Amino acid sequence: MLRIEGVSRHFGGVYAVRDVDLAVGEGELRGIIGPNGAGKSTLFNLIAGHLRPDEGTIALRGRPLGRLPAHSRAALGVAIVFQAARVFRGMSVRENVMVGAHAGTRAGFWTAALRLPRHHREERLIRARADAALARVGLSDWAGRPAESLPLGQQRSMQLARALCAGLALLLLDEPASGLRAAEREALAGLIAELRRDGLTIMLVEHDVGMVTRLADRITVLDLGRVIADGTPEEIRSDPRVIAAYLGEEVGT
Ligand SMILES: Nc1ncnc2c1ncn2[C@@H]1O[C@H](COP(=O)(O)OP(=O)(O)OP(=O)(O)O)[C@@H](O)[C@H]1O
Repeated sequence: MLRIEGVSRHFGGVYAVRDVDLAVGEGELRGIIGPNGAGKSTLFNLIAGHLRPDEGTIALRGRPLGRLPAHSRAALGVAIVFQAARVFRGMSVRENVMVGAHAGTRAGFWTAALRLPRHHREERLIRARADAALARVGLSDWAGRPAESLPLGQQRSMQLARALCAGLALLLLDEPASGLRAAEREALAGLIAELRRDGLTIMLVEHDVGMVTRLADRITVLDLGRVIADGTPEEIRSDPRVIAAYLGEEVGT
């Protein structure tokens, strides 16, 4: 599904991502972990097209993404969810989810937001897709309510529904559990696991390492921009380099 080869990106003299190779299979849930500043967000931004690599290539289903801008990658089904955690206030939950689909249609987001005439042709179809997505994440009862009235946990579910409505093939989840209480985390983790079972390919960056360990098929560990380990959750848990990186010790032999 996704193949990253030799990708580097620096800011001034600091490499945020350095010579990263990474391959994510179709339907896989890949966890990405690493200490603060390891390069996780930069990696997501490179995949989504918000940043350009200095070196290396990123290919989706065999197609090199090259210099494609972020909105074109979103139309191909790649996007970061949660990074901005945007909730459009003054719009219903359903409308917030429909925005996801509009981003991928010809009419586009602004036509939808401004409710221009050509938008109406697509409206019914997208509304049905939004309702299906809301049902999928358990938010049907909230569809008509103002989005800002949703509790935080449900707002995160709404973000997932937006991604489902947009028909994303590769979901980049950037710290989806941040700020959530334990019960909300559990619910979100359950939902992410279900989406993976449905066949979505997911990359999950999360500081809650326990959550990543439980959900991921494989985990890639970044430290100072480099991949220091890549393996199953069991392999990662017992990897001395990972333990060292997390304890802030020298990454040694
Ligand atoms: N736009 C930028 N300009 C300058 N330096 C940047 C920029 N973005 C990231 N960096 C630097 O690149 C490195 C990696 O940052 P990045 O945000 O990707 O790490 P991260 O693993 O996502 O960290 P965190 O877990 O704290 O979110 C850091 O040293 C950071 O200061």
